[in-house]
Amino acid sequence: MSLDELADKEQSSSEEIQVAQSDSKFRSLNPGPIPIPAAPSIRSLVDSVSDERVDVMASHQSENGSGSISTASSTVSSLESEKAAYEYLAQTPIKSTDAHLVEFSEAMRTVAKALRRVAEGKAAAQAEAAEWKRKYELEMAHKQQSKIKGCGSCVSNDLDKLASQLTLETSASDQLGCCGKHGICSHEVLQDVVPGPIPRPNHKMVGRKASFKLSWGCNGDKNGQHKHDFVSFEKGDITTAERSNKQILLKWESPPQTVLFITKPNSNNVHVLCAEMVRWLKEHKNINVFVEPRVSKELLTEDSSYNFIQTWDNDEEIKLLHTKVDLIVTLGGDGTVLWAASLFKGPVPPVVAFSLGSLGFMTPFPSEQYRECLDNVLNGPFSITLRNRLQCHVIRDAAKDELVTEDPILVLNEVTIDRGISSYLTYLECYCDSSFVTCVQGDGLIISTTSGSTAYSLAAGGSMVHPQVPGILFTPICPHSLSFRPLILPEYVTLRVQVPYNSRGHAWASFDGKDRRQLSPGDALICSISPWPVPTACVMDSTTDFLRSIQEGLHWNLRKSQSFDGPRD
Ligand SMILES: NC(=O)c1ccc[n+]([C@@H]2O[C@H](COP(=O)([O-])OP(=O)(O)OC[C@H]3O[C@@H](n4cnc5c(N)ncnc54)[C@H](O)[C@@H]3O)[C@@H](O)[C@H]2O)c1
Ligand SMILES: Nc1ncnc2c1ncn2[C@@H]1O[C@H](COP(=O)(O)OP(=O)(O)OP(=O)(O)O)[C@@H](O)[C@H]1O
Repeated sequence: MSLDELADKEQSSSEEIQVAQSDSKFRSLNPGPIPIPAAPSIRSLVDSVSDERVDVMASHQSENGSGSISTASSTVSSLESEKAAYEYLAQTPIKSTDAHLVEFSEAMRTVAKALRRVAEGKAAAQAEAAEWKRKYELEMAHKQQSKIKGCGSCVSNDLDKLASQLTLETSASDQLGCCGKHGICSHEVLQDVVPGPIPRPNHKMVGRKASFKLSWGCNGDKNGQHKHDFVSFEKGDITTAERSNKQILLKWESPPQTVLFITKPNSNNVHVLCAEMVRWLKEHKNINVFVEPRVSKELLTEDSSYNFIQTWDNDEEIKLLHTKVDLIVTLGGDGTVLWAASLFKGPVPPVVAFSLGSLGFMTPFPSEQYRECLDNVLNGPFSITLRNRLQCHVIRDAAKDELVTEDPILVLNEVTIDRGISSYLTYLECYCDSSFVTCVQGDGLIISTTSGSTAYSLAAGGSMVHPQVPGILFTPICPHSLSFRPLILPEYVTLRVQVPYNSRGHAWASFDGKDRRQLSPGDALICSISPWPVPTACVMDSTTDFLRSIQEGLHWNLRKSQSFDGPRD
């Protein structure tokens, strides 16, 4: 129908005008194939036809000087136009076009689902491979320990048993009657009684590594009765028993004899204090001292009487440090604690962190009172915070057949995947175990331990979490989305972050702010909680130290108190 014909009809009948206008409206809405997002529903077409009819009626009647539009006539016209619209739709090809679009979008959805399932399958396989590799490494570490102890016969092939032995293991007496005769539950973690002489660098004497026990105190009472916190299931009811406060106490069973110093470089204060502490430990406590090769050189150049200090020459010797060192003393800031932890790819001896930095979130010990602090720690018992680490595997797409190809990197704070120098958004696909989590589009993503929750993750809007809460933080960096809130996931999950093939650029992973590695499209990063936590000594206890750090270090919720005078209830 042409517009001229429409104009003629408009003169003859208002009803016909409505239909004609509807007709022209439909044509203008649907001039050809319908664009996908704009395909109008039948209801909306009908509504718009009715609206148009009222407009046309109004203009038509006012032209004729007849005044207002009657409600009755508009209702009738509306019904008629609706009928006309349905008739029109029955004749037009819109339906079939819609059907094709629906069919097409469903096919696309099926393809997307299949692709996601493949990716999830791949994630699951890689997570499983990482888990097996972890178990294999545990076995190797155990074998190595057994060799050192001259106890080759105690190697077990049962991987599950081995894994539980190498994590915190309840001693046999605990299993029999949890709290033992005296009502104190001791969980033995390390029995490093070395029967023979240990091969040492520099042929210096190092005593046998001290053994210790851990116990879980109750409400600050260091000798408090340990309460089970297992979930129980009795007569069909599930209940969690009263729990202890989980504060862990370390009690030496034999005196610690060897201390390793890790110090911040290029700081005169640190250097002077280190020299003083090393001498005090040797002369007053008869402690063997290990220092880094750099520090050893510095001390020996200054004064040859430091010839009792020991150090290492190569990475192989670093790998054996945990078998010789009872305690680690760090002098510096949080970065020095991170550095110390990074030297240990397996078990980590307890860390006593002295504060010589600006913030000192993980360095609660005041360096001015080092004698008193070290006395307390060497005598024990003392509270520790068991800080979980994340083990991260970089999986190269180029080596995808080998699944896990590089050694794991252990982080105490976080692994960050960001856009590096690229000016494009990072595009990262994230999976938790084998479930798809989300795509990150923004500056990047932080996967953090709870210890790291007060570091970069905090700056990116993540929550502060007590370091002994068992969880993994999933914090986006400047996400380009209004609804991307940070998550905290349970500690037992395995996360996988993949740079998809259609990513515009590379991504970069960094580990505790160091060791940046490029991730190309197809590469992935797999993270899970490592079985090797970092035990850090507390000044008071884990919670008191944490609260003090957020209050004094970060000035958390600092506000002047409101004065007493003023309006009251
Ligand atoms: N925007 C940011 O806040 C940002 C950016 C990059 C890196 N970082 C953090 O720096 C860490 C590396 O530390 P560094 O000392 O080698 O580098 P650095 O010298 O750049 O110091 C970073 C700051 O973070 C603090 N910090 C480190 N770990 C912390 C923790 N667990 N809780 C509270 N504060 C902590 C340090 O005390 C220091 O003040 C990274 O692991 C990362 O968490 C933060
Ligand atoms: N023993 C070490 N060897 C090499 N580098 C180290 C060592 N200890 C610390 N670092 C590095 O030195 C840098 C600064 O250390 P740290 O954070 O302890 O001091 P800081 O910056 O003065 O403290 P804060 O961050 O609290 O102000 C960190 O990047 C850390 O990785």
